[in-house]
Amino acid sequence: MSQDTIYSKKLPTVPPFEFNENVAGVFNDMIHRSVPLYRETVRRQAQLAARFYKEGTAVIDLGCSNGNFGMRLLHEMGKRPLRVVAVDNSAPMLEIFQERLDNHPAGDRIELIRTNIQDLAMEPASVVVLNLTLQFLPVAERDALIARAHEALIPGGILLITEKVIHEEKELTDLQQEFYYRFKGENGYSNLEISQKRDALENVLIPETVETHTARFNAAGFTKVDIWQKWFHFTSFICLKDEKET
Ligand SMILES: Nc1ncnc2c1ncn2[C@@H]1O[C@H](C[S@+](CC[C@H]([NH3+])C(=O)[O-])CC(=O)[O-])[C@@H](O)[C@H]1O
Ligand SMILES: O=C(O)C(=O)Cc1ccccc1
Repeated sequence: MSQDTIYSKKLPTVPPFEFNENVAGVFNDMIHRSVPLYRETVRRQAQLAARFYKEGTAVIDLGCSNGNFGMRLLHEMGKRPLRVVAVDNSAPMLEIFQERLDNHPAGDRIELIRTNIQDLAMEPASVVVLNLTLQFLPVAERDALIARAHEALIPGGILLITEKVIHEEKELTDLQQEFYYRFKGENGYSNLEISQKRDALENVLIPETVETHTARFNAAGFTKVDIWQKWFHFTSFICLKDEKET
């Protein structure tokens, strides 16, 4: 996979960030250098998915990109039966995912669907994954999506969600940002790359606070919610649908 140099030269104007062919071509390099604990996040989510998966239901991966979670889940499940529905609206991302599946002996266990996740009719699921994707949806559409994920889950099922969050206290958001940009610098991004990417993501990636997310999970019906991993901005939640619910 090629190196992410998308923002390395000074651009006359920085266009809004999109998941186009250029981004898809360097996605693994970009995500590993831009998201702290990314490998750990995906690996642990795949283990959680394997732990909670029930035969006869689906794992639904919303915003699957090039398939890192799906490929890891195939590995975790081994010979156990599995059905995954993986959804993204970026054709170049799904092309790369499909190629990976075509080269895997159990690749037909994952069905790729190209659509907006807001338009997906969700089948009964024991696991819904929403990794670094809710943050790209218009804020007004987020409640409905989480409510539909809750509806699709069987009792005892889980929603796994990772988001870039901000803090209610500006001072602590500033600290998150300072250490995040330090992390990017340590991973070889220049100050120009960091600042042009920040401009590209303005009004595209809209982070919310832990409190806002938690209130939304509760409103959707999730009463059991935990943060199982947090690194400054980057927060991974597990939301458990109560066994007693229908
Ligand atoms: N409305 C939408 N409908 C469908 N897809 C969308 C939409 N909005 C954005 N996407 C898709 O959501 C993905 C977000 S990346 C997820 C990483 C992955 N989960 C991972 O764990 O590797 C996050 C990141 O790169 O920071 C992209 O592939 C978009 O095309
Ligand atoms: O928030 C940022 O500054 C990022 O770079 C996160 C990110 C990572 C990969 C694709 C889009 C955004």
